Amino acid sequence: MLKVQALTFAYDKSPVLQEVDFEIPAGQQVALMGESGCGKSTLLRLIYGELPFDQGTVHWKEHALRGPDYQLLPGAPFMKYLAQDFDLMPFITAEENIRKFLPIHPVEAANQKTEELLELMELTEVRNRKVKTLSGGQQQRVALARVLANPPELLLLDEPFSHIDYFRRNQLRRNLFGYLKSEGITCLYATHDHQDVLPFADQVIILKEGELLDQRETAAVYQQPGRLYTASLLGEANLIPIDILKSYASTTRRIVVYAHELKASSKSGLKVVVETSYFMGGYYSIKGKTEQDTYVYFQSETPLEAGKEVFLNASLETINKRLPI
Ligand SMILES: Nc1ncnc2c1ncn2[C@@H]1O[C@H](COP(=O)(O)OP(=O)(O)OP(=O)(O)O)[C@@H](O)[C@H]1O
Repeated sequence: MLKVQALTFAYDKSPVLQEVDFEIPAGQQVALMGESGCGKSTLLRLIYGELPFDQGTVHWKEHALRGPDYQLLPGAPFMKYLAQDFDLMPFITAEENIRKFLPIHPVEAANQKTEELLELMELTEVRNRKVKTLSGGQQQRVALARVLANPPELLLLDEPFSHIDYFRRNQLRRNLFGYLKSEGITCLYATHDHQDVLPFADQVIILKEGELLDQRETAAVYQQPGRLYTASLLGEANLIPIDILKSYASTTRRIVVYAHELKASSKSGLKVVVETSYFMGGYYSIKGKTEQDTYVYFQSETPLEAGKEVFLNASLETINKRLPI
């Protein structure tokens, strides 16, 4: 288990992380989400031992993980960290970069492991190219293969697919997270992309301005996000007054409703005037303006004309499962 307790850190005077506490059971994949600058990379670097922490403790199983004041080099034999820069060896090939990190194996086993990792990260076509000639996305795939060459118990990844094109991303996500699960590797990964999270993360940790707001199973965080901030990290979300969606409700409180949960009709509900229809492939994302001059996003199978008045509703099931805010 990874156990982080009361972790507090500042680069200068103002704190970047404050009293962060969480635990990750061994073998789980946990996504770390939050707006840009909330402290995700800093948290990963602290756990890895790159930064000295002012307060708190970090343990992996029975090992206390400490900062640079206590050890010459960051990290530990059981952990790996892949930062946003990949730190590859540019003048040797993709394959050699991976091979250099394999544990000592008989040649046959080393060859087999190299093939497995090249295939996993879809690198067979570029295996003989020097890394300096590879694109950013290809280099990121080499870096991912390299951290798996000598499998760690604990893997820290900072935006692992940020340079990888959408064409490959889905398959690579399935490959990577499937591999981590099958090998029992515990992984904490920072990401902005909910598609890295919803199908693969056992749990989600939400950070805001250096504070841990939430840590629960992924489906629970998605279904009961509790805050617009959390919901907006996981999808297109709105905050809608309950008494407008459910006319007999006597409350001024609001609930989170995802864009796909709103249905447009021509009768009752939340009145909006359509501003823009965005083509999204399988549907249109519609931006509408309420009578209070706030914006609401919902989906439609067809584009809606700007200026058209529609009424939005959510199902009772959706309304009842959300906690009012
Ligand atoms: N070396 C540094 N010195 C001073 N401040 C820093 C340093 N690195 C990061 N910060 C600040 O610390 C805060 C947290 O940064 P961090 O990189 O951890 O955020 P993040 O959540 O990973 O952001 P992003 O999603 O954009 O990568 C930010 O305000 C950032 O400007």
